[in-house]
Order: sequence, then C-alpha cells, then structure tokens
Amino acid sequence: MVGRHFGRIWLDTENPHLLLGRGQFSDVFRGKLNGSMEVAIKRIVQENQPDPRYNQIAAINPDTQSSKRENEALRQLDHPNVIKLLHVEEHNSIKYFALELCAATLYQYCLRQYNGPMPPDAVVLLHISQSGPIPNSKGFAHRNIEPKNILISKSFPTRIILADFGLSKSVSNTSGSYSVSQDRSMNDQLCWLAAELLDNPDDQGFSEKRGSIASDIFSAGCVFYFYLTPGWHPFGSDLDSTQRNIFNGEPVLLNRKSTPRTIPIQEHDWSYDFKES
Ligand SMILES: Nc1ncnc2c1ncn2[C@@H]1O[C@H](COP(=O)(O)OP(=O)(O)OP(=O)(O)O)[C@@H](O)[C@H]1O
Repeated sequence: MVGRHFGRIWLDTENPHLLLGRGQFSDVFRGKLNGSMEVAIKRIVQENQPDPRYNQIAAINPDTQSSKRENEALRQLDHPNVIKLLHVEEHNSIKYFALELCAATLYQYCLRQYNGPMPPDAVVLLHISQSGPIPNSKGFAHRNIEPKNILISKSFPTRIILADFGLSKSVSNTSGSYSVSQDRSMNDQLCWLAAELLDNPDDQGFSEKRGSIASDIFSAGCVFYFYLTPGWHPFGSDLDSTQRNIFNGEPVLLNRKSTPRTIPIQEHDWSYDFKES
C-alpha cells in the first residue's frame, strides 16, 4: 500500500482519487484508521507552518487558530448530527483529524451531484435544526453553517451531520456574542453570514464584528431554503449579490412571486432583531 502512516492514521495525499475536498485551512482525504477503518482525514497545517495559503488568511485574521478550535469543539460535542472525531495525530506541525467518513455534502445533493440515500425532507430539516443548537448549548457558535459544511452520512439510517468546527468560537458568557473577522465569506461563491457580521459592501476595508448565536440561526435558515428549493439561495446567486442583499435585508428570491418550488416561508421568518436575540 503506497501512502504514509502517521501513527494510527494512513493517508495517501498523492492520489487524487482520495481527495474528498479542500477547505480554507485544510485538505480532506479518504484514508484509514487502525489499518482498516475507512475514515475522512482532515489535514490542517498549523499556524506556524510556512504555508503561503494559510499565512495569507492568518494575516487577515490573526485570531485564527483553526485546528486547535476544531479539536476543542469536536471533543466537547458528541451527537448523531455532529461529525464524529475519531482520532487526532500531529506530525511536523501538521494535524491529522480522523473523522467519520460521509457520503457527500448537502451542497452536492442540492446541485444533484449526489443521488444516494437521503432521509425525508422533514427529517433533513430536523437534523439540521438539532445540530445547530448543539454547539450553542456548549458555549460555541459554529459561525460557518452552510451547505458545504453539512454532510450526509454513509451509515444507515442516513443522518445529516454538521461539520467543520474550525471556525467555531466560544461565545462570551456575559453578552452571548462573539467577534468575527471578514475572511470567511470571501472564499465561497455564496455568502451565508448574517447581516450583523458583514461590512457595508459599498465601503472599503473591514472591521471586527460582534455577532450572536442568532447569526448561526440566520445561516441555518438560508440553508433550509437552499435545501427546499433546491439549490437556490434566498438572497441571490453569487457572492457579491448574496453579501449585498443580506446586508441590505433584501431576500430577493423570497420576494419573487414564483420561486423554483413554492414553500410556505413568510418574509418575517427571515428578519430578526439582532439586539433582542
Ligand atoms: N467527514 C467527511 N466525509 C466526507 N467528505 C468530507 C468530510 N469532511 C469534509 N469533506 C469534504 O471536504 C470538503 C472540505 O472540508 P472542510 O471541512 O475542510 O471544509 P471547509 O469548511 O472549507 O474547511 P475549513 O474552513 O475548516 O478550512 C467538504 O466540502 C467536503 O466535500
């Protein structure tokens, strides 16, 4: 078997067929744990590693401690709708997380790139609703709820699983809020962040933001719409339009008379008073 062992983990980063996906700070591969168990291996280059891709992001957000956060968050969360962390290895400042191997992302399902087993619609929404508040109940905000971070289990009965806790951050006890920098939204094609986490798209520059757990709920609401339509974001069709329309409180697709599949969501469901939450 080519590839390499890192303690109990086996990984072949040279085989493109084993690459499951790439994140902002990580690459995810199909690999093995304890010699035979099929797992997903998330490889994260740590902060002190001279990786230009990482350093570029770290320079924007010096607070980023992605691998450490992911480790701490996942160790505290044990729930069928949260990704299972099975093992962690560290070699030469690179961390290897062995995670439950999943079949696909919700994003792939909505874009019809996955047509394997799925629970009924109501169960999918239930699982997403169950997974979101779990980090919250443990004092974390997930901060990155979006269809690419919601996975579909390989095991039966099929579960919907929240993943990618690399950006989760402890919520302060007093205010229930957390700070966030601009870096995350820039790397995706669509924006899933709540308005209070965005800078004015017409201004240059960006600033530190305070958000709350309600920000996760906003993102989950957008994911619901993306799932039910399927494949449509309520605020637009690209990064620029979604960011701008969320900031301005204009769910353009929701306001249209005919959406791809009519679903009973009222406009007031999408606007919440951040100060009251
Ligand atoms: N457990 C898993 N099983 C199967 N595929 C996975 C798993 N975890 C991640 N993937 C795939 O790898 C991709 C990247 O995952 P990752 O968690 O690194 O994304 P990310 O949210 O952009 O990461 P980060 O922001 O932490 O760098 C996912 O979109 C998915 O396609």
